[in-house]
Amino acid sequence: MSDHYLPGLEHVIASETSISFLDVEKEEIVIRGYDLMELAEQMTYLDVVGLLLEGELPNESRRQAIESLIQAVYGLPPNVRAMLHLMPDRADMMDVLRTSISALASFDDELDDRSLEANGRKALRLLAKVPQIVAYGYRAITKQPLIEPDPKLSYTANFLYMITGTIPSPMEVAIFDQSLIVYSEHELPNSTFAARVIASTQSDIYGALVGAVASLKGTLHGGANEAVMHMLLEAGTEDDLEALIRSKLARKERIMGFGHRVYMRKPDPRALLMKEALAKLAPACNQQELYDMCVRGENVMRTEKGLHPNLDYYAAPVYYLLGIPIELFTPVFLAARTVGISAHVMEQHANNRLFRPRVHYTGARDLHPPQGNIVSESEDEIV
Ligand SMILES: CC(=O)SCCNC(=O)CCNC(=O)[C@H](O)C(C)(C)COP(=O)(O)OP(=O)(O)OC[C@H]1O[C@@H](n2cnc3c(N)ncnc32)[C@H](O)[C@@H]1OP(=O)(O)O
Ligand SMILES: O=C([O-])CC(=O)C(=O)O
Repeated sequence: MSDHYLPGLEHVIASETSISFLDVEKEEIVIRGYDLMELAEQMTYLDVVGLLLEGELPNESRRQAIESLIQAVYGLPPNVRAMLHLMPDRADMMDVLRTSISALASFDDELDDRSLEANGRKALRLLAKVPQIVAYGYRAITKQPLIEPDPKLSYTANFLYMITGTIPSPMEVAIFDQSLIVYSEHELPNSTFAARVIASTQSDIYGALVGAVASLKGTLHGGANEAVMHMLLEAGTEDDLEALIRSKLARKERIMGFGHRVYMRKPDPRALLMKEALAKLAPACNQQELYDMCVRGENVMRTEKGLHPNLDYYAAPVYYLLGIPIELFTPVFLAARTVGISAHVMEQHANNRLFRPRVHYTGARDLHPPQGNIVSESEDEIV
């Protein structure tokens, strides 16, 4: 047994996969052989769904078939809808998501079928229902009417429409679609690892996704996009953001949206793409100041800490300008990542070995319980 302990499993190869790989040297995120940035610039989210779940980019008719399969299973069981209305209005939306996905499992007739085909069908059902939980959950706890999907709208347009209640413009749909692509899959982050660990016991895809939701909620992972937006709003102006970042750094606080376990000293290519999206969206929304503020923050962090923004830093202001409530930034990330996590669960189930690592034990040894405290079995009294 190797006694080599790496805290946080840094650099440890924990899995084999043909789904994706972060090639940090070449600054490329490889998704089943394709560069994620090229996919984001040239394809749609549903193309990437096909690629991740079926192993190859779908042609036009397959892409349409995937969209129809998803549309056919839109809708939440009435009990799950009712449950959303029972959540307290202070509920964190990631907790709402975790609870609702868990509840959905019991309504799936194929829950215990772990074949590739059944898992693929369940993944499509989750892709239909998770965005609805995100949108309905928020509307239920904020006492707003739920918005049913519009069959005339695309998958991506519908997702945004169910959240905001406004039919998005083509530019908004294109930017939101790009954000879903860049969030769709990213090798083995904490949440995907959690899902694979759960799946490796032969547990089901819903349970694995529930575990991933719990992981993604944390601010060191998906929760960072919401924290970024709170920081930008707290600052309000370029100068105040610079002052806020400097004061946080002086107090040795972490600045959300910067740094990354794998990239750390290199740029996250996805952040660059979202920065371009923000550059288009901000002037169109009369919010150039928001873009300038983000760029100033980026520059301060590069100079002061040598750290680059990660995806969450630029996705946050993009979602804000798309009219998405801040409480939904991390749930939207999870909805986009549902496909990547599903692909990993399918791969784990198809070629499984139970995850069960060992520890580097730092506790005491050779202690013994004190004599004279032993319960006598026959007399049931202390002897
Ligand atoms: C889509 C995503 O989920 S991307 C990640 C989103 N999360 C965030 O944006 C949260 C902010 N970032 C961080 O906390 C970290 O960079 C993480 C959690 C992402 C990666 O952490 P790790 O790989 O464990 O690196 P670690 O925490 O050891 O940091 C290394 C050094 O960089 C510093 N550092 C890392 N990130 C930051 C940051 N955001 N702000 C300030 N300092 C930072 C640490 O203080 C540490 O400095 P030290 O060596 O002087 O103590
Ligand atoms: O890869 C990671 O550790 C976190 C991340 O950027 C993601 O999940 O998109």
